[in-house]
Amino acid sequence: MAIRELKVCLLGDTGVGKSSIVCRFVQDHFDHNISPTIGASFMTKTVPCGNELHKFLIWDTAGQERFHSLAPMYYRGSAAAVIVYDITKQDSFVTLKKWVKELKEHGPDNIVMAIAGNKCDLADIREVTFKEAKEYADSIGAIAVETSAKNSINIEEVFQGISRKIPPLDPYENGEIGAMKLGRPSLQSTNRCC
Ligand SMILES: Nc1nc2c(ncn2[C@@H]2O[C@H](COP(=O)(O)OP(=O)(O)OP(=O)(O)O)[C@@H](O)[C@H]2O)c(=O)[nH]1
Repeated sequence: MAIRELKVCLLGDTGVGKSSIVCRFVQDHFDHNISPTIGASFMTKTVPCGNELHKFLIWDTAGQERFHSLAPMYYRGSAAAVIVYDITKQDSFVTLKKWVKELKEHGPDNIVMAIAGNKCDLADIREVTFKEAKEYADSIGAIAVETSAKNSINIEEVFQGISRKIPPLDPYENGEIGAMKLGRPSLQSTNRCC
């Protein structure tokens, strides 16, 4: 089974739950007292996707404004970005739109974008409706999911959604049809990983 390494970055306001989402996805753990990220942190997780294994190389960026200038290092070469907002904070949705704009202007072509409305366990104090987020996501061709890192809701689904949007490797390029590769004119690989 072919293993593909897919660089994924998480972007969004401070406190929206980026590290908590990564922690839940990779370690199935939630920490109420998690500290704000300094710079960025890195984790990996490998999941099956059809005939492939997707090894996510996950860069969790710091949301504090003073770290904003570091972000290009992490979204550069990324196959996907998970842009997170807090459903109880309209401001964090405004910040999300700024990240999308920056990715469109300076991010990799064809980067897969997933919009995660985190803290959906706090729906009784929500400020952003799912309808608003979904309409925005549709307008930019992104996946839209509401998540709760705390209650483990839709965390796997964010990454499964990304996996589904990553085009499969060219079977000629990854050796699955090696015998036919010999007589085949060269094709560009569709692999968009880092
Ligand atoms: N209720 C609830 N709280 C959450 C959830 N996810 C994270 N939190 C809390 O929100 C706070 C911030 O979480 P972090 O994961 O550190 O947020 P972050 O986006 O990584 O923040 P920065 O590192 O500063 O960018 C912490 O107190 C978490 O416990 C969630 O799904 N529900």
